[in-house]
Amino acid sequence: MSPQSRPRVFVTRQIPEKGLECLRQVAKVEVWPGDMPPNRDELLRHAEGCQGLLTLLSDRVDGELLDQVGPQLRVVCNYAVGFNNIDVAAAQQRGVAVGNTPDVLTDATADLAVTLLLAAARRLPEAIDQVRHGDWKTWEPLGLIGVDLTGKTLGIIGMGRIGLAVACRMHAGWSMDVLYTARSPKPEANQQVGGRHVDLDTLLANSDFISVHCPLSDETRGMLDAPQFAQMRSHVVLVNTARGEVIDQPALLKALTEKKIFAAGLDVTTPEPLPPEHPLVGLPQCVIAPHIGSASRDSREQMAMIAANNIIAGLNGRPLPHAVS
Ligand SMILES: NC(=O)C1=CN([C@@H]2O[C@H](COP(=O)(O)OP(=O)(O)OC[C@H]3O[C@@H](n4cnc5c(N)ncnc54)[C@H](OP(=O)(O)O)[C@@H]3O)[C@@H](O)[C@H]2O)C=CC1
Ligand SMILES: O=CC(=O)O
Repeated sequence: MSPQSRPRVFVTRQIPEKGLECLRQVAKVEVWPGDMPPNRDELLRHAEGCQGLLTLLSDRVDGELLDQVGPQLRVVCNYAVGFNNIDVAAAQQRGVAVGNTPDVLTDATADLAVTLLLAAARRLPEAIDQVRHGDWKTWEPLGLIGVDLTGKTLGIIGMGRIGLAVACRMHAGWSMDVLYTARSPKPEANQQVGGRHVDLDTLLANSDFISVHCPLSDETRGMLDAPQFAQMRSHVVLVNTARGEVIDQPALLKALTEKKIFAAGLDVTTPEPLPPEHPLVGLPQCVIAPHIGSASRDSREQMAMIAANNIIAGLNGRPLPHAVS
């Protein structure tokens, strides 16, 4: 195929070169050069006329964008497993296939959830700040007391790939009992960690640690709000590596400041980035990371390859290896 007749693909951010090389074998690839995402106008302009789009979570893919790109568009792939930024129904109505990059980021994201859980439970940011600011005066019998982990109960909200990987780590490493919610029971969770499928109220009332791993949907938006915080144990450590909007953030702030729960570890917030002056940022019992769940070298390279293969399949009218519906 001559370079002129190749399909056009717009990639909305620099991704690992391996994936781009693969795409360049079959398509004319434009990569957005900025450090910041394209704004809406830039996205609409650069996507127009393309057959393929490789998008990120910050790119809203809706009917307006799909219409502007044009009827030649065949495939959109998110460089992420979550795809709440994409109106999948609108894409399907227009015959556009939608893909994502699951599995290869499961371990990295689970590792980060465990890191946040441990850091929040053992007050690591406060401890590090003491050392950095010269406030470490002596070994204190009553200083920086955290919560214990071994043999406690872990509640997983959304027992999918990442939820199970977190449960396996905490069950094997800290002998935790596991409760979980999901719309349907997951036999593998019972087999691998003795996980018990319960309703949300039971999970909230009986967990010492809660980790959120469900996708953002109409059903899960604001799922943890004031009534749910009221049911949690006062020593609970809450971790969220799913999406910020699953938790009502003002309710979380209130629960933390009023010490209704012990601590939180967040990789996701509303909005992202969270402004540095936001009250959650200054709270010592809230550990916040800048959405780095999948940020390990292997994960990001493999995500790039999966995304490229999804796009190539879509351009060729084949089923995507990793399609969402
Ligand atoms: N921080 C980061 O960088 C990253 C964040 N993520 C986030 O993590 C999420 C999970 O990823 P992954 O584990 O691969 O996805 P999976 O699809 O494997 O797991 C999601 C689980 O959530 C469950 N679920 C869906 N709806 C509900 C609901 N209403 N209540 C309770 N559980 C529900 C599903 O089970 P069922 O259908 O039976 O309900 C499923 O088991 C992604 O959607 C993404 O938002 C992912 C990767 C990196
Ligand atoms: O948030 C990241 C994802 O892969 O989803």
